[in-house]
Amino acid sequence: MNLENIKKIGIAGAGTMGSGIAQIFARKGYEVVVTDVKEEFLENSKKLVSIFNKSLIEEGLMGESEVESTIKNIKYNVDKKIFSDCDIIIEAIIEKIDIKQDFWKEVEKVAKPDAIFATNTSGLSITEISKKLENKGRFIGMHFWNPPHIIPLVELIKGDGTKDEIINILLKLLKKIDKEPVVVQKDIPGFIGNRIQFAVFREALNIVEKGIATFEDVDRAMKYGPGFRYPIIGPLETADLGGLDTFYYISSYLFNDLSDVKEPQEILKKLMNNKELGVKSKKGFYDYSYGKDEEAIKRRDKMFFKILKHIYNL
Ligand SMILES: NC(=O)c1ccc[n+]([C@@H]2O[C@H](COP(=O)([O-])OP(=O)(O)OC[C@H]3O[C@@H](n4cnc5c(N)ncnc54)[C@H](O)[C@@H]3O)[C@@H](O)[C@H]2O)c1
Repeated sequence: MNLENIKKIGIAGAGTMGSGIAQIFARKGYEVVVTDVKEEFLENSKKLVSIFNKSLIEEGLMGESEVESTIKNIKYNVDKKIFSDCDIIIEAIIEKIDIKQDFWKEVEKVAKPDAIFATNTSGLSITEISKKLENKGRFIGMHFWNPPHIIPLVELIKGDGTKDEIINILLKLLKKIDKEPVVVQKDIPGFIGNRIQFAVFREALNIVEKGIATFEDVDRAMKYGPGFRYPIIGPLETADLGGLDTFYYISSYLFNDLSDVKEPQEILKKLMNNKELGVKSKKGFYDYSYGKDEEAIKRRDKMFFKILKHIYNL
């Protein structure tokens, strides 16, 4: 298969991620079919796609005619048989290994022999998910970040059996739809983005727990310091620009002092036990009562769109 042969994309799971991924491909002119276990989830997905379109229109990043064609390009059906003529099938269903394995076993029965199979798992093993497939060479991890219609990164993760030609074609496809793909050569938990994100999260919690700084100051230090750099230069470019000798000396005394705890810290456990889960429960580190939850999401997306426009020229 080559890039020109890819015309139809199948998406399983009409939730947050599946709906966003459907919107991306449909907007770029691909035929998209979306499936889920119940009609009502498909109806909800239509609403989600409309919300994504609306936010892009408000930011001047999408035209009215594009909205029309995007909606027209997506078909919905609860029957997996709609995947029978898809060139790529992307799975964004519940994050449970046994359900994903059984899902793919069923899909293999109806899919074209050369269709590419991709899972959007957040961190389960790609090799394990593909365990019940006959043809493991066509199976790959394709990890979009939330919200998928805004965040450019897509991680492509090789399973033990993934063929290189699958990676090469998806690299081309993702660039064509204005995404930024990276290749994760080994099937490891957290891939690249979440390994780095959670190394930062662990140390951020450590700093708060030890009373070194307030949680507000940790967030401010990150946003106005390292985080200010990261949309422009990654951590390794930062080291090159700072001087690798300096980074070597700092690593020599600092690594030893950083948190290396092997399970979630007490501070996080306490919040979990109090059901203070962040925006979704209107209280986490910060307070999200009285509409502050919606404000936080709106502000985040508005700022993300600014980055898209000013840094990525989209
Ligand atoms: N939400 C995130 O931030 C995020 C980011 C990256 C990756 N992911 C991953 O993407 C996947 C989906 O996450 P989400 O947040 O969109 O979840 P979600 O709960 O919003 O949606 C999942 C959908 O899958 C459907 N589903 C469950 N079993 C199914 C089956 N057998 N066949 C068809 N549909 C089925 C559910 O009914 C639901 O509508 C998960 O693997 C998750 O780990 C999530």
